[in-house]
Amino acid sequence: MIIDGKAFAAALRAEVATGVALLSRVPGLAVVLVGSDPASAVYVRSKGKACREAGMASFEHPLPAETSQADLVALVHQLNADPAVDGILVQLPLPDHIDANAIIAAIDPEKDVDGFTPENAGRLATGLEGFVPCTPLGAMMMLKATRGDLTGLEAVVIGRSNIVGKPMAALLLGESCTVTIAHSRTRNLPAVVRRADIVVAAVGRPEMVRGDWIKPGATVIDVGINRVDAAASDTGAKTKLVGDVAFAEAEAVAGAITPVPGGVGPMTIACLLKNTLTSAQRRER
Ligand SMILES: NC(=O)C1=CN([C@@H]2O[C@H](COP(=O)(O)OP(=O)(O)OC[C@H]3O[C@@H](n4cnc5c(N)ncnc54)[C@H](OP(=O)(O)O)[C@@H]3O)[C@@H](O)[C@H]2O)C=CC1
Ligand SMILES: Nc1nc(=O)c2c([nH]1)NC[C@@H]1CN(c3ccc(C(=O)N[C@@H](CCC(=O)O)C(=O)O)cc3)C=[N+]21
Repeated sequence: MIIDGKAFAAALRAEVATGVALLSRVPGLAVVLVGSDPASAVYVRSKGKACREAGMASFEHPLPAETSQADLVALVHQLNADPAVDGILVQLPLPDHIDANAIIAAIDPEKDVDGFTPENAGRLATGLEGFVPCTPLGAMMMLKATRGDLTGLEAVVIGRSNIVGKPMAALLLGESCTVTIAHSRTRNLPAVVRRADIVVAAVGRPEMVRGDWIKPGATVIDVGINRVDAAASDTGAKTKLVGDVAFAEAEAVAGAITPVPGGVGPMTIACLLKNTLTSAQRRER
């Protein structure tokens, strides 16, 4: 079974649009992009479009790659104070001369719709309400819709980043899974993955997870977005997107699997809108 992330995302976006229509004002999402990475620019544009379609305002702040850390912090402070802004997203990665942790820490936790601030990460880790990072949140929604109660299942998360792996593991633990976090120093990764009822791959290595690593019937969530040379593809495009999982091999063994594209990515954007709506709703009263 292929998990249709586009369909899940469309349903969530419709739900968000309904919530937006009930508010007394238009919610706003500010997106800050430093530098001109073409892939990031595409992603920022699709977020802007999704915002407008949900009835939200999108404030885009494209800044030159040479922007200083102090200027970026000043912009974040300005957005923190702006009553029209309910959500602030600073697109990562940032250029090397900027300390991403310093920028993230400057974001008001109540506008941190990415869920990246230490306040929101701590809230997730301790089971308090807060903003949950969009990619793990969307992945968890699809997992629950596919498998129902996750209690007692063996979950293996490959990757330990603050934006995907760690929050994903925290959410799975919250659903009473037995959670293993694997990373580049993990020994015998295929054997670790073979134990899993749920595999979440968030590595950034094209098609690293092979079909024979997957336990028959397991649910596979492929977070990876890798742009690879498409010389061998039949579409005529120069590059194509592949995940961290060898899809055709894994699909033959898995009970359910998310495709790339059309899996976790669209749900990430829908969850960003959902978090922005939640922020606006909290601000309403
Ligand atoms: N669909 C979506 O919405 C999103 C997709 N992504 C995609 O997800 C992927 C992961 O993103 P992100 O978490 O930011 O990436 P990071 O580069 O921050 O983290 C990658 C993780 O993978 C681990 N890793 C690297 N190589 C191996 C290996 N050979 N075996 C096992 N583990 C390994 C690293 O281990 P170590 O810590 O030891 O270095 C690290 O923990 C990327 O492809 C990214 O593009 C990201 C965000 C959103
Ligand atoms: N502060 C911050 N927050 C993020 O959430 C964040 C970030 N920085 N930096 C980059 C990563 C990556 N990311 C994606 C989201 C959606 C798709 C997505 O919608 N992908 C489509 C395909 C898009 C295409 O064709 O290029 C899909 O998978 O179907 C991809 C990648 C969010 N990220």
